[in-house]
Order: sequence, then structure tokens, then C-alpha cells
Amino acid sequence: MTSSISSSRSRNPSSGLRSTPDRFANSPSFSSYSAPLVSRKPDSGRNPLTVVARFISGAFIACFAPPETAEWNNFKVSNEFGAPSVASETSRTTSGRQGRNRGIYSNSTKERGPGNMNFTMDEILKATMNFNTAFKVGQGGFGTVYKGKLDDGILVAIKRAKMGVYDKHLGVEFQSEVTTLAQVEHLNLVKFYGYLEHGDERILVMEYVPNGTLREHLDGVNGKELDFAARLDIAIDVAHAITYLHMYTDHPIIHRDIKSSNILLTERLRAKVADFGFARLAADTDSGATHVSTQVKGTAGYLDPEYLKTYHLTEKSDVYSFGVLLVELVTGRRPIESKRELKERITPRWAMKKFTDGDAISALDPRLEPTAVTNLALEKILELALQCLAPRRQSRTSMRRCGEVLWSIRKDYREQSVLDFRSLSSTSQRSASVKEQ
Ligand SMILES: Nc1ncnc2c1ncn2[C@@H]1O[C@H](COP(=O)(O)OP(=O)(O)OP(=O)(O)O)[C@@H](O)[C@H]1O
Repeated sequence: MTSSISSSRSRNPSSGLRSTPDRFANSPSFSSYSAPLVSRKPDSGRNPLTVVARFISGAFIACFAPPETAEWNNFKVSNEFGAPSVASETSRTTSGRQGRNRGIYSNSTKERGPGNMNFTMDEILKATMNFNTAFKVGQGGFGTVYKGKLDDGILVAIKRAKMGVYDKHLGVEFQSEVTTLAQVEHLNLVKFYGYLEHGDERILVMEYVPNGTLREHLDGVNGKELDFAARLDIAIDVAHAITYLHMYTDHPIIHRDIKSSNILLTERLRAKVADFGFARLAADTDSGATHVSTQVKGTAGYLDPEYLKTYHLTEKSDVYSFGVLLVELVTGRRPIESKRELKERITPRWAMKKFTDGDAISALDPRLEPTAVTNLALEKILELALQCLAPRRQSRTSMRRCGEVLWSIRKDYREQSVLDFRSLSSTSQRSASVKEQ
């Protein structure tokens, strides 16, 4: 229903993804990146991620009217499916038991790594205590998300599709495609463990990330707070994850829905990018082809204006969304703040104006301390955001470059903070000794 047809599907039949060498994940420096070994899946003649995207995008729904008919900043995420009631969940579970069990299998069930988990419905029911609402951690376009504990103690997030969000015809062919998706592995990407089709049930199992979403932290929900250094770390983590998708998988992958509610945080406030709901193989750089969708997908406020105009999708659409995310990180504001006065409603526009007027500091999240060191880093981040948010995609920087720039901003920020701290403590020591005299 929300599936996008890519005109380049036939042009991009390559289906394999590189398995991620561990040394590669969360590499401290992009300059140390080297191309990992390629292990290609045999050419299946079709693009598996397109199928995955069709399935999941049918699930993680955010469809927008064509740009001619809708103002981009007024887009609303349309969720066509109501949440199932507890009663209907129970009846689905019962009927599901009579259905067929399918999942992702590895030859060895002992070897539990991403993508090779072999799940049964009983296992899922046990892990979630029959989808007990006490284990519910969230609700999205796809359905309900539960926290679960597998027999071997591994914590997982279990996404249970709402009835009807999937395209039944895609069910059978979906498994092998999901296996491919599961091979995408990076420390800053939420690991995809497996998928289970069981009667009417469609269940995705992934790494459980325990500390909520970036948006919740920026909103200060449940006392969650993020200082400037943590925000900078998060920006770097996200840049690493997206660079990996763009550059180090067998074929570039465009995330398509980078936003603060798709960034999950660990206890140590490291970021993991979630939701490949809209993921799609990127342009074939050799042929210069780009993807042309029949529908624009993504989230209001994060959408590349050029993609909105042309329906052409490239990695630079992710760069644009990342620019919005950078602005969100330093201002704390949502991309669209509809209750504010007109000139402040579109946060990136407002923040960029402040920056170009030489008044970046007044765009800083009021919860952050406006020190000289923070102000310097803020200006550099907004300068990078400006490059990401360029209206024309040719003028935008790359995700790799974003990572490099942020890395150097963090280096300077840390060094300056240490110097600041030292001079502060020596000043206070001096004033203490003056008092003693
Ligand atoms: N892997 C995970 N670990 C921990 N919590 C998760 C995980 N995935 C999702 N959640 C929680 O479940 C909520 C819903 O997630 P989900 O991805 O289904 O929807 P969404 O991204 O919020 O919305 P949409 O599907 O419309 O994009 C998230 O906001 C988060 O709180």
C-alpha cells in the first residue's frame, strides 16, 4: 500500500551486503576506514532491500501527499491502522499458533549472532510473557514494541505488526531478504536479529536499546538530560552509522528516515540508529541512476526539499535529514515548532538565520551552559548543518565528511574544556589562597 516503486530496481539487482568486520564498527577515525571484504549474495535478479523496504515501509508508515498538493512543513504522518486492543492481541496469538512458523534460520542454533537467530512463536511468547502489556516499551506505525528476554538472557526488542500492515503477498519471499538486512552490522546501528511469520503474526526481533530515544532525552522526559559533550558524541555516532550505510555496505543504503525518535540511546548515552523501515538501496553511482519513488516517504521537517520536488532519492537526502538532526541537537527544539511565532516555526531555518547573523549563541538550547568553549563548538556545528541543509544536493557535504568535521570539533571542544577547567581551578586556588592571607 505504501510501497514505493523504484525505477532503478532493475538497474540495481545486486543484493549482497558486506558483512561488517568488527574492527570497522565505530571506528575512531574515518581516515582509518578501509574497504571491507565483499561477500556478495548471488544475484537474485531483484533488489532485496526494495522488498524489505516495501514490507517494512508498508509497516512503518509515513506517507505524504505529493509535493504539488501539500506544503512540506504541514505534512502529517498518516497512520492508517489503529492499535490492536488487548483482546484482539490475545485472539491473534491463539489463532497464530495454528499457523505456520517461519523465521530466519542458521545452521547452528547455538551460534546466536545478529541475523541468525532462529525464533519460534513459543519463544517470543515466553520472552514477552504472552505480549504482556507490562513489557510494552513503545508503539509505532508498524505496531507494538515489547521488551523481551530470551532463554539465554539476551534482551531483545520485539516488534509485533498490527494486523494488516504487511502485504501478505510479500510474506514468503520476505525471509531471505530480511536475512540480507540482518547482515548490516555496526555498533551504531540497532542490530536486526530476525523475523518470524506465524499465522497472522509478523514479528521483528532486534537488539534492545535500553535508554529511550534521543527525542525523549532532548525533551527531558523522565529527568533525562544531555549535556553538550554527550550531544556531540551522539552526532558522531549517528554520522558513523549513516556513513557505514552509504559507503561500506555492498551497495549503498539510504536510511530515508533519520530523525531524533529513530535514534536510540544506550545507558552510556551512545547512539544507535533504528528503523530501516524506509531503507533503500541508493543510486548506482556507476550509471548515475537515482531512485525515483512514486510516493514521498520520511518525516515532516526532515525531508530533503529536492527529494520532495523531484522524488529522486540519493544519499544526500540523508545528509539533509542529518543537518536537521544537528540543529535539533544543539537547539533542543523539534524541527517543526508549530506553536512558536512564524519566524521560529521551522527550526533549521530559524537557527541558520541566527548563525548567519552572527548570533548562534541565542539558538543554543537554554538548558545548556553558554560558555565560550560551547559557543565555539556550536558555531562550527551550525556551519556544518548549513552545508548539510543546502537546498541543492550537489552543494551538500557527504556523511563521511560530517563525521570527520564533528570528530575534529569534538577534539577541539575537549581540549578547550580541559584548558578552561585548568584555568578555572587555578583561579579558584589563587582566590582561596588570597582569602587565607
Ligand atoms: N530496539 C529497541 N529497543 C528499545 N526500544 C525500542 C526499540 N525499538 C523501538 N523502541 C521503542 O518503541 C517505540 C516505537 O518504535 P517504532 O520503531 O515502532 O516506532 P517509531 O519509530 O516511534 O514510529 P514510526 O514507526 O511511525 O516511525 C520507540 O519510540 C522506542 O521507544
